[in-house]
Amino acid sequence: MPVIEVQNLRKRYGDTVAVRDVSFTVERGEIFGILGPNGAGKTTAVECVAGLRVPDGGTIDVLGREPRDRSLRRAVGVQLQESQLPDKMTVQEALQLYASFYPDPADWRALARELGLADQLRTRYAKLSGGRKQRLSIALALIGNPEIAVLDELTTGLDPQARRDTWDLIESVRRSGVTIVLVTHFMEEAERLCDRLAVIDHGEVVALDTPAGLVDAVSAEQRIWFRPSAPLDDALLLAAPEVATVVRHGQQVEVTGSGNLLHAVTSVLATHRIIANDLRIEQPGLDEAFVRLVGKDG
Ligand SMILES: Nc1ncnc2c1ncn2[C@@H]1O[C@H](COP(=O)(O)OP(=O)(O)OP(=O)(O)O)[C@@H](O)[C@H]1O
Repeated sequence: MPVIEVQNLRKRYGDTVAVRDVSFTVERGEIFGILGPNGAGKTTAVECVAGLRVPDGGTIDVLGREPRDRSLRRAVGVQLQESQLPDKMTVQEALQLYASFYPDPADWRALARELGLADQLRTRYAKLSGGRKQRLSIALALIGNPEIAVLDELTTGLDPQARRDTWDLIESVRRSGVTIVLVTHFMEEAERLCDRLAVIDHGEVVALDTPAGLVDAVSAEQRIWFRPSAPLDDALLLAAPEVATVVRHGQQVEVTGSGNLLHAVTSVLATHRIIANDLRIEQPGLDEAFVRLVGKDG
């Protein structure tokens, strides 16, 4: 039973169509990723889901209700891009203020401990590191004990260690039963955290699958590089049904194809007593899948 169902969502700002046609469902307890290049419409789509913007078309159902239903204010916690708090507000004041918005908030002291903010309670917002600011904004998204947390560009601007710490944190939030919608443009983050992903480009969903499924869908084409130990006629390689193209880069040969391409190429070489020096195989990852799905400008 999905907790979020979005169908044919449409949203424009004046002449700009931010979301053209977006549909997806999010199942309870999963981490659902929304991935896409800048300006693809990700933030607009999740703001509609969070009830912060009114769509121009399509339907959104969150826990069986319309996103702007007041009863969802507590059920959906939102951490939006660049959430800014007053510079002078301390961590404790922010947590207490946000807790006061909810009838039955989480214990803010416990939340601060879980998020590694316990020793920063008196620190003013302006003095927090980027990583601590992110932790605080996640804490504020979770303070109402939500069933669903919407996290937008959670780790943008963080150093690699702070990013990894944040990922661990998100996994522990998920283990506590919260469903997470995560907007990101980091491939590694999507691959590591998300159960399923919608790839959005120009306001439309161009793919929706598990990270591994997305990679499989585009990895039919493989690529092998090597330097032959003796002259090699391209036609010998092209005769193998697995081989699609052969391109020369100086002494390097680049072969693309599908199926058991490596076996096909090494068989041809063995037959002609040629050794493949510096053999490399390129396996497309999510990065490559993303580029192919959204085009080179992604
Ligand atoms: N408040 C607004 N008024 C006018 N245009 C907007 C507004 N917010 C977003 N847009 C435009 O709508 C399109 C989609 O923006 P959106 O922020 O939803 O994309 P995004 O995928 O979240 O991008 P990013 O990764 O850069 O945050 C962009 O062309 C953007 O310039």
